[in-house]
Amino acid sequence: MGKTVRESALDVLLKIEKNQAYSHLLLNDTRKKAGLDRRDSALLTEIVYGTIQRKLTLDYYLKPLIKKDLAKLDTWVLVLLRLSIYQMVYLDRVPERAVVHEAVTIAKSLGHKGISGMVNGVLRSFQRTERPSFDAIKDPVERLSIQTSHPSWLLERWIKQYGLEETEAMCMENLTPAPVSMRVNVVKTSREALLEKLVEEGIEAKPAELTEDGIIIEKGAVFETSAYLSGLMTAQDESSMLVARALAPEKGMSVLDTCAAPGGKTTHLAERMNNQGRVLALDLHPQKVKLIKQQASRLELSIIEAQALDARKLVDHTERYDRVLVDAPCTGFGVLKRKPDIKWAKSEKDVDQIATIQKDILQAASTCVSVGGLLVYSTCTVDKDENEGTVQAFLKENPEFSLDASLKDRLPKALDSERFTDGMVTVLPQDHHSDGFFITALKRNA
Ligand SMILES: C[S@@+](CC[C@H](N)C(=O)[O-])C[C@H]1O[C@@H](n2cnc3c(N)ncnc32)[C@H](O)[C@@H]1O
Repeated sequence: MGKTVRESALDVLLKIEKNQAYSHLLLNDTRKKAGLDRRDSALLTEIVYGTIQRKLTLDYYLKPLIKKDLAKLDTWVLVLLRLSIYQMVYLDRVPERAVVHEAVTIAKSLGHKGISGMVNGVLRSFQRTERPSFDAIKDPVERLSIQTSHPSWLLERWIKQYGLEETEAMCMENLTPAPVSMRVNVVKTSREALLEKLVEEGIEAKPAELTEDGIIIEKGAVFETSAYLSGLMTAQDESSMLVARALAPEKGMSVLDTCAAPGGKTTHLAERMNNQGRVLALDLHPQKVKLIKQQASRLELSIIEAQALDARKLVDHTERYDRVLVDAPCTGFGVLKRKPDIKWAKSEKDVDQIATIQKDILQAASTCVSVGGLLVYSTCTVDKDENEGTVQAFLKENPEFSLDASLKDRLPKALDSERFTDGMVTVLPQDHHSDGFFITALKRNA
């Protein structure tokens, strides 16, 4: 017999806890192996992501119920307790009795009798007793950290960079579900025609507010529709959709996308060029280059050529391009809503390391920009060292580039003017419920 949803959730969470493996890859693998149907797959995803997302809050609830230090518990016992409490607090549709029963059954099959008794006792006490209040935590950073489950070091960085109010709003927003947004393939259809087709296929969808090519899916299995399978759309967050507009590629231009996999922005660029011109898409990892090719083929975008290359080697590349995009590898602190494991996997050291790589990629990519051409640097992080810091360091070394203040005219009016500084813009997750994102446009003048 295959594993139950909760057994599978425990397996995935333990692997993430021990190996810092990526949750979405593990989840895909587990879903397939356990043969879960759509409903159970959704429950598995919810339990896994929810337990990761709320880790510090769950531990705060557990602490008064456990005699020893939480860190001294066997990891599997702690994770089993966390995922059970997560369901009891946040999932209305699962009866608490069933949660306790299943946790005890799992504990029996994995441990000795004493442990299943302890799990039973802790969960039953949790049902009976009032949850501890966050007001009892005096230190405001610690309170925000536990209430919204973000590591304190990250909050301290954000508070320094954005102030307490924005940080609180960002943390609260990170706990809300991420919208399912799709980008219309304008080479093949229009937003209106696609919306009509989706209604015919039983999908509830509406136009996105921020981006003109965007659609928000409200209900339905959109990836199984013939509209999706025939290449009329691509899954993409609305903030990501702003990047192609910032780069403003035109029909017939030559475009270089230096960090391109899985091809979300590459394909958007080709769509905006009406599939006329040339887009060279690079990525460090050959296995990821395949994903770019698959997307280009599904969307029938023939102008995309994909290759594996370390963008830092572009200094040796002789060709020049009208438009160059560096959608850089980053910590991903803007997408915690979708990938909560990032909060626990990354450290301050990672910010410094990744900022060095970003600077090197940006420097090498800049050598490929034609005079008069545009270079866009974007990330899905909100950390100012990776964003403004990287761009300012680049500008200091490269006086032939300047910030392109007309970036603002190319982006939707709905973006708050306060989020712009010259040719740079930051979208925070709380602004439009889309990913936290940073975009800069740089012009090569000589
Ligand atoms: C933010 S993701 C790109 C997302 C992509 N632009 C999209 O919209 O689908 C960053 C990518 O950079 C790639 N990467 C990391 N280091 C690189 C390097 N030195 N040269 C080229 N690509 C690199 C990673 O493999 C990853 O696919």
